[in-house]
Amino acid sequence: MQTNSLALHTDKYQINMIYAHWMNGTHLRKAVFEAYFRKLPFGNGYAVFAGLERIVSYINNLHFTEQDLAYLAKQEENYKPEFLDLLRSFKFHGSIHSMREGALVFPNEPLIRVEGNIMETQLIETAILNFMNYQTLIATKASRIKQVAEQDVLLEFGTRRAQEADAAVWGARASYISGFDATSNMLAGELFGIPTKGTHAHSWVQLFDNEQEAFEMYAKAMPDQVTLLVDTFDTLKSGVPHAIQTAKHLESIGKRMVGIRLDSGDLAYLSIQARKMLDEAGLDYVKIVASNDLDENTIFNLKAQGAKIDIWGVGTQLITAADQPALGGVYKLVEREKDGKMEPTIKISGNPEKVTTPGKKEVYRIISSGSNKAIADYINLPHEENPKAGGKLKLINPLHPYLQKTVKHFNAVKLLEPIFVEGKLVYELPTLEQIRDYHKEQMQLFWPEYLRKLNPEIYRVSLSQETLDMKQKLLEAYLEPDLEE
Ligand SMILES: Nc1ncnc2c1ncn2[C@@H]1O[C@H](COP(=O)(O)OP(=O)(O)OP(=O)(O)O)[C@@H](O)[C@H]1O
Ligand SMILES: O=P(O)(O)OC[C@H]1O[C@H](OP(=O)(O)OP(=O)(O)O)[C@H](O)[C@@H]1O
Ligand SMILES: O=C(O)c1cccnc1
Repeated sequence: MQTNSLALHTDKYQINMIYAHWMNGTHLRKAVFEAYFRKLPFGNGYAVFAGLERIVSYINNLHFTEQDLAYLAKQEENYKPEFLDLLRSFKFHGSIHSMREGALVFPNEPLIRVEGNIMETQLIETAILNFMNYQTLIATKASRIKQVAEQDVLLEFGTRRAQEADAAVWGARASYISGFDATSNMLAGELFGIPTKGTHAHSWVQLFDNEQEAFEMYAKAMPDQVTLLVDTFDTLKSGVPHAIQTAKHLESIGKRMVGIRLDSGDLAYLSIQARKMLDEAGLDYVKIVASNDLDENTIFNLKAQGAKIDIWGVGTQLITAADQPALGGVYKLVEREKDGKMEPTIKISGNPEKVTTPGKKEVYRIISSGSNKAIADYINLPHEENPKAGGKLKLINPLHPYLQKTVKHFNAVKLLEPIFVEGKLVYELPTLEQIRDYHKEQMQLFWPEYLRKLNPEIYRVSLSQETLDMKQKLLEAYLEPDLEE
């Protein structure tokens, strides 16, 4: 069964709720939802927002095909044919605001805001979270790896171990946003223009009777792009000497070998020895590539051990976000229409961190005018005055409001950009290179203490006094009946 439609890429409960609203006559009431996460992944100090491009294409193409409708007609919920007729002409007519891809983002701030009727805002929850959660997770993991690799070249090698095709392709793109230099995935290269790189596998060597012959044949086929995998039999006794011989042969025809790849054993020791052997043979230009279950911790350790590795191939640990395979982003209702008017709504929980912040909100990045570094993110309600450059701003910790700080001399940058306005795409999608550059700028906006990989400082996300007051008021309104018992 083939399908290009993503309208049913949603949870059944969304369709059930939409149906029940339709039966009730409430499906066209207005609603505002916000997507955010509560906890940063990997113990990191920030996340890298990604997924918007996929969301835009999903919204643009969102419609129910006859195949989708026929499938819905078969459900045991017995959706009425008139409901299916309504879905037949469905289009997203709502508005979406979002962070830009590549932005550094933090817990409990809206990353995406969706406004529209209940039907359209509810339907898209699942897909939006699916795209945002995965791509943001991988971009964040990639950013941690980029921080330790610094100026070394990073290659994304994960496709074979990724959770299926979409994860491989969009994961490659997310990694590129955060500073990876290339991917091995050719489809990601074709779709997004990401540079592609490849060496060869052990099978190439095993298919020949001897390693030297394997290397020579490979070099003959593509003399300008030769990187040889040297660990099939014995890295230092056979692989590196054979690679040196091939490099010498290439020199004799005026070519330079690109590199060798180490894929097993003690990568620190082997890279140091291999570097020595290459240098002694006059091949200081030949790069050393390493792979084998690498992540930010192994790379950090290998560098601390003085490993002579120029290029890191990173697969499984990155593409599966192995140490934390999900970002727990949520999509919560913050305003609803009642009697023709919008009103804030709250979700209460015994866990204070899970109580939602009611009302449609804006997010500002407060940047010190002296240092040009970010001080905090500030959340307020759209009708409130924008934080003004030159003014004073009180930053209140939302969970512990007695923790406050007043800042002066700052600039405030509004972070949520209009993407769709009443169904119309108003956002010009940036190129992937522009997204990468924006991400680089974002990294420079933060002091290193927020960026470090281990035990980073917690960046402040503050609520305006009015937002806090409204939250308190709604909390009290809901809690009052219990108090009277
Ligand atoms: N010097 C080192 N310091 C820290 N970690 C290392 C060092 N050298 C290699 N590693 C890492 O240790 C792990 C080694 O895994 P493993 O024992 O499976 O590899 P191997 O001995 O090369 O065997 P295989 O051939 O099955 O890959 C990998 O994650 C690798 O990146
Ligand atoms: O280790 P990762 O970070 O996941 O990087 C990708 C791995 O995929 C390949 O191994 P594989 O054993 O699949 O194939 P090979 O025969 O080419 O080594 C490659 O040699 C890397 O080790
Ligand atoms: O090109 C490579 O060396 C490569 C590609 C994918 C996975 N492992 C290695």
